[in-house]
Parts: sequence; C-alpha cells; structure tokens
Amino acid sequence: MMIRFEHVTKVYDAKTRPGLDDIDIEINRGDFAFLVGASGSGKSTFLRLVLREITATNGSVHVAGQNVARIPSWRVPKLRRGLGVVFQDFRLLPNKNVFENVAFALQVIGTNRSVIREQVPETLRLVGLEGKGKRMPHELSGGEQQRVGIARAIVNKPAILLADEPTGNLDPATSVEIMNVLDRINQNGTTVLMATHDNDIVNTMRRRVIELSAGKIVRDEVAGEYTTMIPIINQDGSRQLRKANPKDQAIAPFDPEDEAL
Ligand SMILES: Nc1ncnc2c1ncn2[C@@H]1O[C@H](COP(=O)(O)OP(=O)(O)OP(=O)(O)O)[C@@H](O)[C@H]1O
Repeated sequence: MMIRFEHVTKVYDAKTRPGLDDIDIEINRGDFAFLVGASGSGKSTFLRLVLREITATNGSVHVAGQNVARIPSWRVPKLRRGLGVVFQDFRLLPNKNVFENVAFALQVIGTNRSVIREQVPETLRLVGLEGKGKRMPHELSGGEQQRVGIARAIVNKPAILLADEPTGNLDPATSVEIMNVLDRINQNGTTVLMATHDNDIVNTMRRRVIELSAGKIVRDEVAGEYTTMIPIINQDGSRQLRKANPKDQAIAPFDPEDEAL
C-alpha cells in the first residue's frame, strides 16, 4: 500500500465544512489514479496531507507504510524525498538550464556529483529531453518545461509521483504527450496520483478515478471516465447520487446554419 487514508478529516475553519470529511481510501503500489472534483472539493487538501504540508485533524494518513503524523519534523524531508511532485505552473528555476534544474533536486539532498552526471541525462532521456540539457527554461515550449518539471520530480526515483493539474497550462496535443510520459513512468513502477479537471485526458486514459465532492469521496472506479456525480431525488423522496450521463451534458442538436456564422 503506497497511500492509505483512515477516517481522515481536515478542518481548516470550525465554522465551515471540513476540507476533507472522513476519507477512507487506499492507493496501491503501481496504481495510476486520477483525483477529480469541482474546485474546492478537496483535491489539494488530499495532496497536501500526503506531503505532510498539513496534518489531519482526525484520522491517519499512511504513506509508504508510515503514519505521517508520527514522523518527527526533522524527518519530513526524508518522507518528501520519496515523493515527486509536478505542478501546473512548472516552477522551474529561471536562471538555471534544463540540466541544472534537474540536477538541483539531487544536489540539495547531497547526491554525489558522479551520480548526478549519470542520473540527470538518463532522466532527461526518459522524459524526451535528450540533447536539451543546455537550454534555459524561457527557450522551451510549455510542454518541454513540464517535461523538465517531471524530470526533476522523478530524478530521485520516488515511489510516488503526485501531480497537481500537470496539463492545466498545456494545449490538448501537448497534454497527450505529457500523459504519455506519466504513463511510462507509471509503467516503470512509480505510483501516480494526479489531480485534474482535464476530461479528455481522463476519458482517454481510463485509469482509476477518485471523485471528491465537498470533501467526501463520491466515486471510486477502476477504469473510470470523467463525469460528475449529481444528486437526484427518487419518486419516493429518497436522495441518491448518480453519474451524470455524458449525453445530459451534450450541446444542443447540431444546426448546420450555425456553421455559416
Ligand atoms: N488554507 C486554507 N484555509 C482555509 N480553508 C481552506 C484552506 N485550503 C483549502 N480550504 C478549503 O477547503 C476546501 C477544499 O479545498 P481544496 O483546495 O482542497 O480544493 P481543490 O479541490 O483542490 O480545489 P481546486 O480545484 O480549486 O484546486 C475548500 O472549501 C477550501 O476553501
């Protein structure tokens, strides 16, 4: 088990609903899971709990077999070394070239120079940036910048890769390329958890989908699609959630006249 939440509640403000509310979930080694849900549903809270940037108000969060609340603060960096993180806005160091951006992740943890010289080119190759080590971030396309972001996240060979909207700033074709890179990393054995609003990506990949709504898990499917659970009221007055039918969301019937506009 790579990530396990047991009755996890995160209260930010006692006057409002919890950011996460009694979450129970397990993510296994080697899984690829999408975390979906509307803005404010709790996706970032979930990722931040895994990273121990915040701690649960109730319940326990286990990462790679450790209860993160029990890790003394001086050992939190060690926990984070086992976790790669990819951001929507890339967060590269603008004054360092591609090689240096990736190498920096190893330098800060005291990795040997000879190991750095070996691992950085190998990682750049894996993400499709072979030969681009000398480029500066501003000389790269958005997709290439995100490849650097991914290389930096995985150069230390973390067991878990967390990605927060990694395709949020990219066009659809570039997003597909980035997903191919993440898929390859997952196939090499890394557990991937990705928060996203990108319906095309989720529907193409068909991997596990965990949907949050108002801090609760409303759906967890093995090979899910991007949809959203909607509340419906049955004839007897009982309430339930059902998946929004993609057809419900379809646009109005095609009218050839519109094309002429
Ligand atoms: N630092 C904070 N202080 C107070 N409330 C917070 C804080 N961070 C998040 N919240 C609240 O917790 C809830 C969950 O927020 P969270 O950021 O986890 O959602 P999200 O699904 O990541 O949203 P988005 O898609 O917009 O990033 C929201 O109601 C939010 O307002």
